[in-house]
Amino acid sequence: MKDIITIGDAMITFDPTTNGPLRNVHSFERKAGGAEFNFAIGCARLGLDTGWISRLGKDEFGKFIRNFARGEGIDVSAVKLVDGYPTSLNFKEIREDGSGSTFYYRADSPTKTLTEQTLDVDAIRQTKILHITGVFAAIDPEKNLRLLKRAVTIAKDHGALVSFDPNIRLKLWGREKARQSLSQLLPYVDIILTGVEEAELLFGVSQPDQIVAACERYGISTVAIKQGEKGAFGYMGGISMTMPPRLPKKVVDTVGAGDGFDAGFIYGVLQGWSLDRTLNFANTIGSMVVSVYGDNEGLPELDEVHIQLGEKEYVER
Ligand SMILES: O=C(O)C(=O)C[C@H](O)[C@H](O)COP(=O)(O)O
Repeated sequence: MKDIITIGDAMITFDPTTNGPLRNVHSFERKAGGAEFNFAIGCARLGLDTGWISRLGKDEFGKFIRNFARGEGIDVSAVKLVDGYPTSLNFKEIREDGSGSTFYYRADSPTKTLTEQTLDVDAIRQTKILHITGVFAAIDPEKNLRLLKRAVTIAKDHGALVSFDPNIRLKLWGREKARQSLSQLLPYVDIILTGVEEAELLFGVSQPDQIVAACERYGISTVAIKQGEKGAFGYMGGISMTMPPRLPKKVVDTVGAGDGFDAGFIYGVLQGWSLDRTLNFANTIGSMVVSVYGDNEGLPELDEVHIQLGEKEYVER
């Protein structure tokens, strides 16, 4: 039995070596990224037994990403390399304040070959939590919505919880399409990990208590609202609270903080922690991610989070 399984595309991410508009950037570092992939790395580094279902191109970039995931300890037995679809790409632009913009080259993602029929269902039958996000839904809305519905149905039939990050990427689809599609997944969701704007798009409300009420109408019992530098709001077991942020030492690249938060929150849920401990742990991971360049390089191992929280001593030499 795995702790967590996630389904999604991964991309070669080209990180600029200088900040500012991409038209003036001349060199890039080749890395790997993708919302569900980053999340899986975050979970694996915390020590969770993590699986990832995906398709990558049968090319050098696909092999690199699969090896990377395997090296992180992620179970890649449901990651297949396919002919005819080059591995997806993503170029990042980073502004002076650490915020960024993303330019996708993934219209023909290898995950187009992952269908309801070819879905690796055995993996989903043996997990405590299935984690899905709106990025994968957006890549191929009709097909992937059907696939995700099948995945969540199997997960629930086998007693797993479903966690969901709407991760709405407006460069991939429009607001109305996103709302219509993702709303169909909400009745299957147990844990939602969302930003305020995403919740507003899905539910038409923006105050935490209104969002919780909207979620409860769908049967979603655990809610985390990521509020960036304002911290996070959480609702679990009938208790709600806002957890102030853990301030990062410095902010160099904000991309990936949400994926890191998700991994930390799910870790807390799996440990049976209280809401305040879970939120504080997840916030801490978010703050560690933004202090390091790259989408997943800053994702910490478990000991590093405990050191950051002052729960463990750091021995320099
Ligand atoms: O897969 C995609 O389309 C992505 O956008 C990959 C992004 O690197 C992460 O999903 C970062 O998302 P945050 O953690 O919210 O900053």
